Amino acid sequence: MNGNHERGALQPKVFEAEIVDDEPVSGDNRSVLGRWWNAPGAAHLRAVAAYRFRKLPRDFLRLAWFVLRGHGRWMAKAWTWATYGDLRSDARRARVSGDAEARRRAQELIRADAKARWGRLAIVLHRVVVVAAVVAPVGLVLWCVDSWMTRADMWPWLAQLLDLIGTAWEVLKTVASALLLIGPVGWVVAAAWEGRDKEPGATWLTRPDRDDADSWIDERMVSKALGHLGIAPLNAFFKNGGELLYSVPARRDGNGTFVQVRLPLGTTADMVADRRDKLAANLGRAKLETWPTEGDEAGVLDLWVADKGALAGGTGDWPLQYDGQLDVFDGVPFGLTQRGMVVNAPLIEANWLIGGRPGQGKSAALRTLLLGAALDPTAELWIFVMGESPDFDPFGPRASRYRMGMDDAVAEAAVSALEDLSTEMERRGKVLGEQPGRPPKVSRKLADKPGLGLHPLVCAIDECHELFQHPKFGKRAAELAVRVIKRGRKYGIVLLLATQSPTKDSIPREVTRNVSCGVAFSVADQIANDGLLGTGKYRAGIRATDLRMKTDRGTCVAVGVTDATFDLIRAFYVPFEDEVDMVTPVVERALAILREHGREIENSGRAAIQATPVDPLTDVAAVMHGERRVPTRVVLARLAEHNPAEYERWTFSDLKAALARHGFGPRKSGGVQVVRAEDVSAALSLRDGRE
Ligand SMILES: Nc1ncnc2c1ncn2[C@@H]1O[C@H](COP(=O)(O)OP(=O)(O)OP(=O)(O)O)[C@@H](O)[C@H]1O
Repeated sequence: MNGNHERGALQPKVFEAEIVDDEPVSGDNRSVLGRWWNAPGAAHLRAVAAYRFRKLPRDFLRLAWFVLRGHGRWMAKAWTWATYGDLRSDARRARVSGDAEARRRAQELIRADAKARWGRLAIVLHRVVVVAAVVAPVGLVLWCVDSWMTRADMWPWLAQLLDLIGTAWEVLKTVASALLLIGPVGWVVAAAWEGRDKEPGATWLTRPDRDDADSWIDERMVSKALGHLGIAPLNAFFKNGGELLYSVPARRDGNGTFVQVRLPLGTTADMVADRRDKLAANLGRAKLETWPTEGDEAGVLDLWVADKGALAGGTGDWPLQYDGQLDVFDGVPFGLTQRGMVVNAPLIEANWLIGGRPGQGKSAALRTLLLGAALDPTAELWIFVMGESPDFDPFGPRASRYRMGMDDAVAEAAVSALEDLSTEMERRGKVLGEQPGRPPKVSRKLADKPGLGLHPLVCAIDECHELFQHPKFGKRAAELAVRVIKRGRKYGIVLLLATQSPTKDSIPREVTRNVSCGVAFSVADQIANDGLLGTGKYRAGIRATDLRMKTDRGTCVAVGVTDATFDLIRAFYVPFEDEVDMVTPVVERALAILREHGREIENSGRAAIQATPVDPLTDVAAVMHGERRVPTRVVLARLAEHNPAEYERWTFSDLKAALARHGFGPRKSGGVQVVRAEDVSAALSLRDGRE
């Protein structure tokens, strides 16, 4: 049935084509006309022409109204110009607001403007008089000569000059008569242009470069859309003839339009954000294309509206997919903002928490960040996947530590990695302190010095909630992660966390509070939203709850990644699925770059032990602070402060054993155990002598 039906529908077309083909190709007018008449676009053209014809009287009236209104506007402008209307209104406003200084300035400006205007007029008049005074007598003499003498009797040059003047006069007359004909037409066109509708729909004529000419956003549209949200104070404001104040008028911002509005009394930005659906519908946009958020104050609305369909396209390839290496200090290309700009995501001095519902692109985003890090030959990678997932397998050869799985051994390895990061932080702190000028943080220059071990260290934990909720290791992991996040920043140590479950039970509060970059793919509720992006973000309209599962896969709301309050980012995707693996080639390239630079894969665990082995004797000497006798209790406290990772858990017996290795021990003095400075220095000189 269906097949027959489809065939039937096609028949007329086939028939037409046959007839046309059978016509002799002889330039027969009727056949050409017929062909044109039946051409696919012609029907549409005919319909448009007929429609415009029907609308002709209305269009004519409208045009007449434009001309009339144009004159009105000109008159208003002329009046404003002549009476300094704009400056006077400034002065009036200043008087109303009691700003005496502004009022004085405006009045001075009026006076200065008036003076300048009369001055200009005087100059023009003066020039006219001077020109007339020169030209008029010469003209009069020439006219008299031309009237009394024949050209043949004149000097030839005078006759030529008079001919020339005659020709110029004729040309002037012709041009003037043409202008008299064209002038009024031009005048009417200009008046119609001036009086044109400045509402959207007509103004597209002035902005032909815009793709979305039929749907662009301006203040009037925004006001209209806001006036139809059903917010009582806003409605009352508009009903009383109020006009919204646009602190930033509609302006092009990336692939969309941005406006900033001061809302009237009784209305806050979050009231508007709560009605985002309606606002989007009123503006003729999809919800995801409409972003009302709180500005600097609760009563200031920042509204960004994407061009129609601008967010639908893909991001294209990851910029480093096929070529190039990277400096993590410059950031990693992560995605495209709603404004269509590439986001260079910060890694150094940053920590990331990436979350969202399953299958929305968390692991892919984490992979992109790690791929970027891998392409920096100085960066060291540690990767822990707290679940059975091959998502990060390709990184195996490039990562110094890579563990994946559900079992306790992986959790234990992750905790011990966090312990090591904590120790490494202390070591790096010490190394930094020993550098000339005691730099406050690791710089590219310091990271490049091979002996120091201050290179970037990026540790990623996927499905981190599994670790933080682990019955045995969870508490310690949380403690350590918070420490690394708070203090690793300065030392080039970066923690990247990804999770499906960003609640307060699964991710420690201190982690969510302290990470600098929060990324939320589609999330289910306000709790998850604020868990990833920060408290109060949902209320402020920054909502990943509006991202749709599947449809908006790969799109996330990010806070802290750029300087903007938030960004809607379409993350780059480096495919890693059943049959396509574009991650491995990048990792292989990263390994080749390492070889090219003659570097090995860094391992800070080893470096820590090799670079600066802990030396208790030197440390004890350091904490004596030049005193002759220091109680062991004080020595232990100072040691713990000096290097907490090493000495925090030391007891009296640890200290005693360490000193015994150098042939001395604590002594009793005044009833307490003390360490004597002379014993320490004797042991040091003995050891140094032996060395
Ligand atoms: N940026 C992106 N652009 C396009 N598609 C993407 C993007 N990120 C992920 N995807 C698609 O989504 C799928 C799931 O991605 P991914 O494994 O990163 O999700 P996830 O959030 O980590 O899931 P899970 O929580 O189950 O680990 C990918 O296989 C890919 O097809």
